[in-house]
Amino acid sequence: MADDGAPALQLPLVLIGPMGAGKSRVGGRLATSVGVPFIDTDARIEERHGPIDEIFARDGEAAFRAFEREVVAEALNEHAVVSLGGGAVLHPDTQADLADAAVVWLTVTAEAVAVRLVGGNRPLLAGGGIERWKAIQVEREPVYASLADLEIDTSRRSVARIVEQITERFGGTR
Ligand SMILES: Nc1ncnc2c1ncn2[C@@H]1O[C@H](COP(=O)(O)OP(=O)(O)O)[C@@H](O)[C@H]1O
Ligand SMILES: O=C(O)C1=C[C@@H](OP(=O)(O)O)[C@@H](O)[C@H](O)C1
Ligand SMILES: [Mg+2]
Repeated sequence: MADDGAPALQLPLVLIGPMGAGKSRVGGRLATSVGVPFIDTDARIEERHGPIDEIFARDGEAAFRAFEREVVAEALNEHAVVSLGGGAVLHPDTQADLADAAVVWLTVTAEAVAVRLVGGNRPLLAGGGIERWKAIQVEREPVYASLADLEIDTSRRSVARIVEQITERFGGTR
């Protein structure tokens, strides 16, 4: 962390990308490494509304997206590393908010992500597996691309190396 009082990273620094790209894991490691707060928007939604799969089952996806937008809007006003859920960028207001943030798009190939999704609890993939993941990824890719300041393929990169690349690009004073 910078010792002159300035944050060691441009903030908010926001991680976007498909399910399993590593947004939550990399965001946590990055925040710890530079000594700034970390917000995982899915974790915040779960604190308020319970497990994500239960929200989907009980209230439906539209309700989840409304909860998500509320949490994302708050998080983007904080000086923190913020890891979004994969679909958060679909909200037009979030797209507008991200114009002012440092945005890192984590990508991953279908081959590499398959093993990462095993045992996960992602309602959008329930019963659809990797084919469903690919279809969602193809549909959202243009949105991720339009918002990103930096793109990092995580398929064959360690979390430590990804953190290093983000810090190299967005480190320093604001
Ligand atoms: N660079 C990486 N290399 C290998 N495995 C990773 C990497 N980044 C994350 N993972 C693993 O992939 C899984 C999904 O990561 P997660 O951070 O939850 O992704 P996301 O938040 O983008 O859905 C976790 O088990 C995590 O430990
Ligand atoms: O892509 C999506 O629409 C979703 C991604 C998930 O987060 P991760 O991308 O962190 O897995 C979570 O928000 C929810 O299951 C919906
Ligand atoms: Mg996540």
